[in-house]
Amino acid sequence: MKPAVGIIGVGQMGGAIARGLLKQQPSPVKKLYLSDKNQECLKPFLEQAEPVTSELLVKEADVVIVAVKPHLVEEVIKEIAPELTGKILVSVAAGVSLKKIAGWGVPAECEVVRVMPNTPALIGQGFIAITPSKVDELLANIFNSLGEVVFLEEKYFDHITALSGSGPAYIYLVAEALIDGAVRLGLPRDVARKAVVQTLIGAGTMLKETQEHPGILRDAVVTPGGTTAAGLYQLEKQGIRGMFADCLEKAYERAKNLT
Ligand SMILES: NC(=O)C1=CN([C@@H]2O[C@H](COP(=O)(O)OP(=O)(O)OC[C@H]3O[C@@H](n4cnc5c(N)ncnc54)[C@H](O)[C@@H]3O)[C@@H](O)[C@H]2O)C=CC1
Ligand SMILES: O=C(O)[C@@H]1CCC=N1
Repeated sequence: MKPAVGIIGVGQMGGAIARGLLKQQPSPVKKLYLSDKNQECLKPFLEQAEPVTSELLVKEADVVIVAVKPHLVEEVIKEIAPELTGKILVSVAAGVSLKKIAGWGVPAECEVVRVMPNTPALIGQGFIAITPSKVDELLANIFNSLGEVVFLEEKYFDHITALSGSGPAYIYLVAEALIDGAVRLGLPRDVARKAVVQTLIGAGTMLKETQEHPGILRDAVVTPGGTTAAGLYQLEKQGIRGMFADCLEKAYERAKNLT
């Protein structure tokens, strides 16, 4: 039996989950309920999902996904907690621990899980970490339709938030920098964009399909004394590995101190 799913907070992430679920055929959910304080966020979904108040959503949904900003999660969960008996509560918020949520009046007969998705869930290409619970199979059925699912202990959630939760933003920045760099050399912008997008997709797909170490795949591109070696030398000299290590450390620390 497919579950009815409700999403409270249909912004960037809640909206991406909603779109991802609605795109999937056959649908992994019996019905999708959406609630947002900002009615504008619900407009794009009016034909395919039911916009409701959070109160009604919690009554109707088997799985309640809370996708509001981390500092608002407490207020939302305290409000819906009395109605959560027998339900599954999913929080996608960065930095909000299961221990904190347990202190907000959630009944013992409610299964609470954390999920860390990313925005490519919108097109079924997300990476979705889920804390293990009694409802792994049910949640895998829902979230598999949004991308690759891993079950991950909560102690790693700040790590995965910094890596894959935030990750699309790092990649978009790299893409923009490559496009702008190529335009600076004189390449038309539309060609530069196409080349960068397909190079990212190609390299990512090679990593996934070959299962090779990135260094092996990189070596295949690097002709001794050639162009790639000249380019990579600049990146290494300017500390690209350290930069990404620092980037992840800062994002991880931020996840720890977010609320
Ligand atoms: N944006 C991203 O790429 C990712 C975000 N997350 C998490 O998802 C959560 C949401 O983040 P975003 O979607 O980026 O924020 P957002 O600001 O785009 O969306 C939040 C939505 O919640 C609505 N909202 C606020 N209070 C509400 C209430 N009381 N009842 C109903 N709706 C309410 C807002 O109107 C807004 O549409 C955060 O906790 C964040 O940590 C997790 C992974 C990735
Ligand atoms: O930037 C943030 O805090 C959220 C969590 C992961 C992606 N966006």
